[in-house]
Amino acid sequence: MTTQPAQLRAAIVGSTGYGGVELIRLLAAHPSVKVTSVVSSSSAGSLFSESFPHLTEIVTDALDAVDPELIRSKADVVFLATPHGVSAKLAPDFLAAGLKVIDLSGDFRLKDRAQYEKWYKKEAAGQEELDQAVFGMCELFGDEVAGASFVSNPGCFPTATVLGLYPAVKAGWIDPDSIVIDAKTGVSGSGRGLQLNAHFSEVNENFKAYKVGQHQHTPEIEMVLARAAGRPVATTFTTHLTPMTRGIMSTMYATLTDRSRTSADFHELYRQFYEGRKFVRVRPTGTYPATKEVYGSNYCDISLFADERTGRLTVFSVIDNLVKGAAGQAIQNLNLMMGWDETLGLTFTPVYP
Ligand SMILES: NC(=O)C1=CN([C@@H]2O[C@H](COP(=O)(O)OP(=O)(O)OC[C@H]3O[C@@H](n4cnc5c(N)ncnc54)[C@H](OP(=O)(O)O)[C@@H]3O)[C@@H](O)[C@H]2O)C=CC1
Ligand SMILES: CC(=O)N[C@@H](CCC(=O)OP(=O)(O)O)C(=O)O
Repeated sequence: MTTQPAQLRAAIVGSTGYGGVELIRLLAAHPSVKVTSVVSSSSAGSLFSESFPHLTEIVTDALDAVDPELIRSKADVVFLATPHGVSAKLAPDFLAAGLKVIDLSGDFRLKDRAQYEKWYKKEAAGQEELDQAVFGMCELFGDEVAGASFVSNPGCFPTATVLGLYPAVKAGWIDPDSIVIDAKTGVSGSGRGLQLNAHFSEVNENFKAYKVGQHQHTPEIEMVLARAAGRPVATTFTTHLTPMTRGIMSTMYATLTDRSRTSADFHELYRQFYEGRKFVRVRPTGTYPATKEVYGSNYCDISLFADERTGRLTVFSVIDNLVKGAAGQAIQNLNLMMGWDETLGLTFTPVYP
């Protein structure tokens, strides 16, 4: 007789959204976690696989209602894959019920309530929960995540962008005030809900900038870069919608503080900084990553080009928004919270082509 190892029981609120469904896909392959509750605010009682036939015979449960006590009886950890503003209202009840909480929304990332309300145009979460939530940028703040019971998962653009800039800012090799971030995203970043800007004919064969000067990820990026620089940082951050389903590419420009530093110097700086961090791949000098090279995986691929002619650095950073930018990093955070190897259940390769 074989004995089954104890598994952590997980509930997913917002399980019917893109982030929730991606959590289900990834957790199905996690050796130490079992999804025991899929939760919906609008379809409780109906069979999950009726709405998601690709999960037939994989998820056989009916959807649970958003009921912290019910979920407490079925799970040890809850992922909130819920919209901004909703997570802020739900998290306190799940924390009070004694569950570990990992929130995928932006509600607990910024610690300043006024700053959140300015950028998200919603009422901020309570200060007590904001102070409790650890900002889970795994490769940078993994030590703070270890043992935490409440983690705020970073945004998709901040993950690609900050992992691409942090080592250079921290080393003082680029001027933080000169940073320009040109970011591109696939459409799944806007979620499963119907929106005009996500219609096929709006997106297909189109490429457009959006939320210029107003993107809610701007203060999150600047919050982390300020930690690297040791002082406030202001960036130019522009997002573009591209006709792909998944993927983010952040192309970033900054002025070198010493223009004699070469691409090879930067490569070595980054290689050492991310040594032992399996999910950041610093690509060989002279090669530039593509979104398809990380598609469906938890990798963030980075490459660097220092141009002695202009005295500027260009950084390229790509992720899959639904994996490293959302569900994958959330599971990486769970692994760190539990004291497990951060790669547990996440070592699948990118899907190619
Ligand atoms: N898509 C992406 O690439 C990324 C998303 N995120 C963040 O993750 C979160 C989820 O995003 P995503 O999956 O794309 O969004 P979706 O819009 O696809 O899904 C959100 C889900 O939340 C549920 N929901 C809505 N209102 C409530 C409520 N009041 N109570 C409980 N559940 C509710 C809905 O399901 P139901 O009606 O069944 O309850 C819905 O399916 C968001 O905060 C988003 O910003 C973060 C990084 C990347
Ligand atoms: C295409 C698209 O609309 N993308 C979203 C990404 C936001 C997101 O996914 O949510 P988080 O803020 O929780 O990271 C946007 O730009 O607002």
